[in-house]
Amino acid sequence: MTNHALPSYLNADDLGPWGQYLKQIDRVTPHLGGLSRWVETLKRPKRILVVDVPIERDDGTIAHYEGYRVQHNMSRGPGKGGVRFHQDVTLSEVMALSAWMTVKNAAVNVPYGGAKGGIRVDPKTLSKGELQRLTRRYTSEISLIIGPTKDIPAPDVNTNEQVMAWMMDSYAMIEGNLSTGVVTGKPISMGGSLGRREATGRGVFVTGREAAAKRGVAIQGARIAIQGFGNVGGIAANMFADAGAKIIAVQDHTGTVVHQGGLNVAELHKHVAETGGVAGFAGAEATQDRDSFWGIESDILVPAALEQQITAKNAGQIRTKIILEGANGPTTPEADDILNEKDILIVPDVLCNAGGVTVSYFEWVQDFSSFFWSEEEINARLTRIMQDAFNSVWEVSQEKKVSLRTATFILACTRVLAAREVRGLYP
Ligand SMILES: NC(=O)C1=CN([C@@H]2O[C@H](COP(=O)(O)OP(=O)(O)OC[C@H]3O[C@@H](n4cnc5c(N)ncnc54)[C@H](O)[C@@H]3O)[C@@H](O)[C@H]2O)C=CC1
Ligand SMILES: O=C(O)CCC(=O)C(=O)O
Repeated sequence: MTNHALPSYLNADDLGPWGQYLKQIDRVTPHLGGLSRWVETLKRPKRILVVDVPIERDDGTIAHYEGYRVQHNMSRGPGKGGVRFHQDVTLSEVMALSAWMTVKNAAVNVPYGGAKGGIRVDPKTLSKGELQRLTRRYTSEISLIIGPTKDIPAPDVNTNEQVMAWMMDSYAMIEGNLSTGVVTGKPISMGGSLGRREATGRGVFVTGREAAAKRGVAIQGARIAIQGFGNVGGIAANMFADAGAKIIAVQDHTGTVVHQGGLNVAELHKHVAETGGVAGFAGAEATQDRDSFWGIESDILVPAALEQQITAKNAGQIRTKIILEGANGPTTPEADDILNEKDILIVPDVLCNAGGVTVSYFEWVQDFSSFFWSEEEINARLTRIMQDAFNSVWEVSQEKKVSLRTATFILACTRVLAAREVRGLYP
């Protein structure tokens, strides 16, 4: 008998991003055949760790931050997923992000379960020393459950190679030996992989190219609007611009800049590095307010910032042919319905942004074998995996007459639950 009760730590009236994920699971369940008897497994995380992270601030005061590591599912392998430092991080969000990792890792068939972590903090309010103390204390608190064969963190919003190096070093101090494979997204000088920094944006570009071919959209000259100009959005912008597309609009947390002839992406990167955001970029011909960004006509729209950006409120305004979800969870299920109704092709997050974790997998394999690959080899393998995953999802979507999101969930959840079934339940 299926038990639909929610875990007691959840507030049923305000499920946030976790509620968004649960609706996605409801949509895939009818397609899971006999494996649907296991579907409750996907509706509750395997393990949740909530930690207090105290640090001494530079002025001598003690500050406390709330941190999380959620291991959603480990049926197919150790947990894998990034760590986010952001002032709006919540448990519901980290649970959803960890569950999307389960689906994503299975979609591209890397041998991992899904996990994610975060700290509710605005890192821009911390000095470099404070950030290092916060990262090290957090690593120590979650060291109970992470490890190279248990759960392997990586970068996400507002974390980077430096943060990964501190995490690796803290874990090495605790364990008394250096296991570079405990985190991925590390500096190249310390067990990192060539191509990891660019991998998520490259995956967005590769799946975007496949989707464009299906829809008859030429990349050369295509008008592209991007929300988020960080690791994912910024690199995707470079790759589309290099392929001849025009980046006509970019929005980040500071503002929105527009140029119908195409923004100069290299100059925009320079401006962001100097000022912290796109606002005030001299190369823009216009600016837009936050909400009207969604109404800008484009051929391809790339949400690459945060979740729940495209909602029932703004989905009706969107005028594009293809949406590439660089961000995790940018589209609510209600917005999904509106966009599908408008025949906009959505390449879902759990497929579109899987390039990052794919090269994280390469990094982990390289760390274990202490044998490092060339960048050409990495990019070629990444491209092949992303193209194959896109084409498998496309076939399922055609065969079952479902969206690419539901098709990706069908492929991935079938893999996860088949592993669960064959492993069995008893210790
Ligand atoms: N870094 C990675 O390898 C991966 C990241 N992702 C997802 O991609 C998204 C972006 O991550 P990263 O690029 O790594 O983060 P990042 O920290 O490098 O950049 C985030 C970008 O989003 C913008 N942003 C933040 N709040 C915003 C708002 N309210 N409105 C508009 N823009 C806003 C920031 O200004 C910045 O440009 C997240 O959803 C993340 O989970 C997914 C897969 C892998
Ligand atoms: O590289 C990784 O391990 C995970 C990246 C991540 O957090 C994501 O895909 O959302």
